[in-house]
Amino acid sequence: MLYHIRMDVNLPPDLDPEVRADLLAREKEYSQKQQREGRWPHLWRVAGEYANISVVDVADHDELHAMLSGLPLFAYMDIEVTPLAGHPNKIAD
Ligand SMILES: O=C(O)CC1=CCC(=O)O1
Repeated sequence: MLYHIRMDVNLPPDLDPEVRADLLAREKEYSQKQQREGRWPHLWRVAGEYANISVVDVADHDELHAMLSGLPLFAYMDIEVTPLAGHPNKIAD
């Protein structure tokens, strides 16, 4: 199943720099593993914002929740999920 996801990152400005650097390094490692394994085919920065637009490809809502809640930045993000269904007018790939 495909999901369109928007993640807005809200790191506290006074967060300890070492904690911040560790979080960001672990976020990168985690998301790149998901990408390499085919679950995260699109990851885009929203221009001018500390936010991303993603498309993820997972089996179901439970796998989606496990994937999102495993993000090291999960506690610091507002996440909006839109499930995607096939469009009848889409031409075949
Ligand atoms: O958009 C961000 O910086 C947060 C994030 C989610 C996955 C990732 O690699 O970074």
